[in-house]
Amino acid sequence: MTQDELKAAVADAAINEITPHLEKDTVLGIGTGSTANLFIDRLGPLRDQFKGAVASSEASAERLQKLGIEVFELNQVGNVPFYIDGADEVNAHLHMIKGGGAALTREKIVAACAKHFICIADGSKYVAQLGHFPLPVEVIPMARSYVARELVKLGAEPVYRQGVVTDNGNHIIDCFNFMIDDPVAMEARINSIVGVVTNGLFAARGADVLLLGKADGVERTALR
Ligand SMILES: O=C(CO)[C@H](O)[C@H](O)COP(=O)(O)O
Repeated sequence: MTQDELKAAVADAAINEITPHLEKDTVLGIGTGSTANLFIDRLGPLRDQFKGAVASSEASAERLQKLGIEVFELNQVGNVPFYIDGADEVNAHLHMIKGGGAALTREKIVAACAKHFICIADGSKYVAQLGHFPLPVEVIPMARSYVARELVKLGAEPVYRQGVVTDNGNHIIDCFNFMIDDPVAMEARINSIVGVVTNGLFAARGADVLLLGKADGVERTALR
């Protein structure tokens, strides 16, 4: 199976996971990226079975609206029962690196408001140790050089993601060659640097369910 076919399989599996729980007042939290897009596309035909969605990016909001799904501001909604999103890396504890699509801050906010975080990923995203994928850090633009120097002190090789401005008007630094031994501690440590908005480690609040696309089918892991 191709990577795209594996992504489609986990998008299907996520639809099967949430469909029994959809009610007229359900608002879903929706992530960002190519796997999340496949999930959004499958939600379109179900739009009459739930109320709408909160999106973690302008791109996802636009895609949802094009399918006739109402998009709400998170502040209007409060909590969401499910947040469904992809990942750049995920480990056995369902800690993740996210933010390859630069949407990490809004993703983390919507995830924080979700009762269940369902991670959908093709098998290539599963790793024993996080850090093969460069860890994204969203920074206030004027703090970019300072934050980069602090990241060097932590052992990272920071690279400014040229030309990328997040939906929040900020910049992204990617940390290369930065293997992470303790994702919970490192998430908090990087977030303590002045000028950091957040970083792409989703460890303090990892996923609750992982749907991992493999050649022999979708493997489901549930921690909670
Ligand atoms: O965190 C993300 C965007 O900020 C995505 O979830 C992550 O990059 C995975 O993307 P894809 O599904 O395209 O592989």
